[in-house]
Amino acid sequence: MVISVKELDFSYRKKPLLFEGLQWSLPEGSVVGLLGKNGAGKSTLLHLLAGLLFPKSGSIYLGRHCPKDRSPAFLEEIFFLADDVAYSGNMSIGQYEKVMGAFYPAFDSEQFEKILTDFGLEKKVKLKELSLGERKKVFLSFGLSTNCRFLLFDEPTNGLDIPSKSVFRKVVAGNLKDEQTLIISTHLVADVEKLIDRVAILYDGKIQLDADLLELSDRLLFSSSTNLPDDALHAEKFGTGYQFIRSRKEQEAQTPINLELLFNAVLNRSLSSNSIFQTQNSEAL
Ligand SMILES: Nc1ncnc2c1ncn2[C@@H]1O[C@H](COP(=O)(O)OP(=O)(O)OP(=O)(O)O)[C@@H](O)[C@H]1O
Repeated sequence: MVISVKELDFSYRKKPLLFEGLQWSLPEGSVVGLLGKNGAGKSTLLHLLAGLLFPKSGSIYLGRHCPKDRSPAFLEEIFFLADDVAYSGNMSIGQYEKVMGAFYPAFDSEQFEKILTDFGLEKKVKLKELSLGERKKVFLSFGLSTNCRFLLFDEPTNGLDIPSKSVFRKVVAGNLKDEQTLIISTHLVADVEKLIDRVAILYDGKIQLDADLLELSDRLLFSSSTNLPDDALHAEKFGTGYQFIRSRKEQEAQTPINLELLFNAVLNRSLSSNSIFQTQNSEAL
């Protein structure tokens, strides 16, 4: 596993524990949607992975790096896109690239120019003269062009208009290499669902569900009906009927994953990694 978090405890000063015994591991090359309610701790977890906050106890590894050491070798391999992209300096996009690109050995200037063009931006413009959404596009383009092994994007679509969100999906999908691992934290499920191959749901201080989407569609069936099925693992009123999740039988066709329903099921404690995959393990025994 390229990212491994074990028994992580964390709290802000004079506050109760936000994470308690949090476990999480990710295979190399994952594109993960990190979902959670407001205040669940998504940003905090990304800051811990980036080494910008330190665990109270437990361990975090990204590859062979312990983020809190902030070693130069680690900093060359990680790019963190913060939710807040305020900028008060006087640099143009091109000047910013010259100064900051030097910190990333695999930075690709042509790639940067191409992604900026996809977003309709030019290098000569000053960063402080851009709107919040435009600045987000610049830092997103820069982040993708660093070609870092680890990319952490905190709410990357915040502030983007509807057409830009589809450019966002296109440029992210078109610029990732197989060995790069990307974590996108969001509470806007629709913005990432076509992009991710894995989902992690953070709730109540822990990653309650972490799964590959292919494995999930293998295990679970998402559907709707007028009556509530007896074997539903989770169901919600939907129009005059219900939408629900139940275990998928082997002979049944797979259905698209309804991430919003899955999210609600996890928050409702109807589903978790344990409940979905333990059954599989006990069947295999
Ligand atoms: N610097 C800080 N000092 C103290 N408490 C903080 C600090 N930053 C965040 N918190 C608290 O920690 C909790 C988690 O915050 P965090 O920003 O990580 O959540 P989030 O899941 O990213 O939320 P959102 O979806 O609203 O961005 C919240 O209760 C927040 O008030």
